[in-house]
Amino acid sequence: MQPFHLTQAAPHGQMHAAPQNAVLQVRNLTKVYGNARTGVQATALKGLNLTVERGDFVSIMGPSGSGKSTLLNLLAGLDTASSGEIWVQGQNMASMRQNDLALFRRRNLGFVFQDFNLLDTLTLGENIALPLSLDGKKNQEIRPAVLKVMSFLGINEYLNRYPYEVSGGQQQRAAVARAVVHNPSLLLADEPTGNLDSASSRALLELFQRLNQTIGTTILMVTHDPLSASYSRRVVSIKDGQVHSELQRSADQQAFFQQILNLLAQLEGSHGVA
Ligand SMILES: Nc1ncnc2c1ncn2[C@@H]1O[C@H](COP(=O)(O)OP(=O)(O)OP(=O)(O)O)[C@@H](O)[C@H]1O
Repeated sequence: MQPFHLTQAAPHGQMHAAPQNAVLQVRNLTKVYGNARTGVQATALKGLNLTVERGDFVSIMGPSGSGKSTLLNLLAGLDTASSGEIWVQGQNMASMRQNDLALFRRRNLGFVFQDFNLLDTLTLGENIALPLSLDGKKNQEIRPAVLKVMSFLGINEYLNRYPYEVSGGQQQRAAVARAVVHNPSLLLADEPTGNLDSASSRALLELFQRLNQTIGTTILMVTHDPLSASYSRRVVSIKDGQVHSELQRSADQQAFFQQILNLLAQLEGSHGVA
């Protein structure tokens, strides 16, 4: 299976020294939230370092309040870091101009959220076409790309349905289709199974695995759920705003699941995993 993209997004601007295979490098990332009225500060990330290689499928886990959402928000550009660096495809995000950054993110990142975030006034096909339309692609290029990704994800029969006319699992598949239709360098997923029943969750995670193994999509997923994490190749646990430990999947999924449970039990020692 070939990637869905029409043309591979070329990195903009200058290339810098980052490992050849690193899609994402997070260096010494710190985020301090401040409340101007009360003067209270909360340090959510404390010099976090993380590298994600091309073709990896990484789960980020950790206790409630450990900084997972903060990390994802910074990667997605929804918030800015207090200090530290985020490099995507060898580009330092902090050194890019606002307009270039928005374009770079749109081309290089794909997002899947817990609550799907589809536009209700657009059909599934139109939702999935959005990243390509925004990028100025022509209709005759967009349609085959949309159909290809929808068929890969098993939702092509819902092309002309609106989000409220399909199930939650089908909506989430459409959200995944929209996130990968432009063949992003990195797919970011925030609790993607959080609103799905267990059968739809399994189906979605199997899709993630298939995207990762067949097309080589690099995935970074935040999850509380050890079973979801057992579908990935690597688990990185975060505690108190820093990387606590890592597990690499070497054996079968069941054994990995058990390793993840053990890791969470260890983490729970002081905080309790949400
Ligand atoms: N806007 C904010 N203002 C102040 N403090 C915040 C803000 N957002 C998060 N925090 C604090 O930063 C820390 C990390 O929060 P974050 O939401 O990143 O954790 P999390 O690991 O995603 O938690 P959960 O699993 O419960 O979603 C917490 O102590 C939290 O209270």
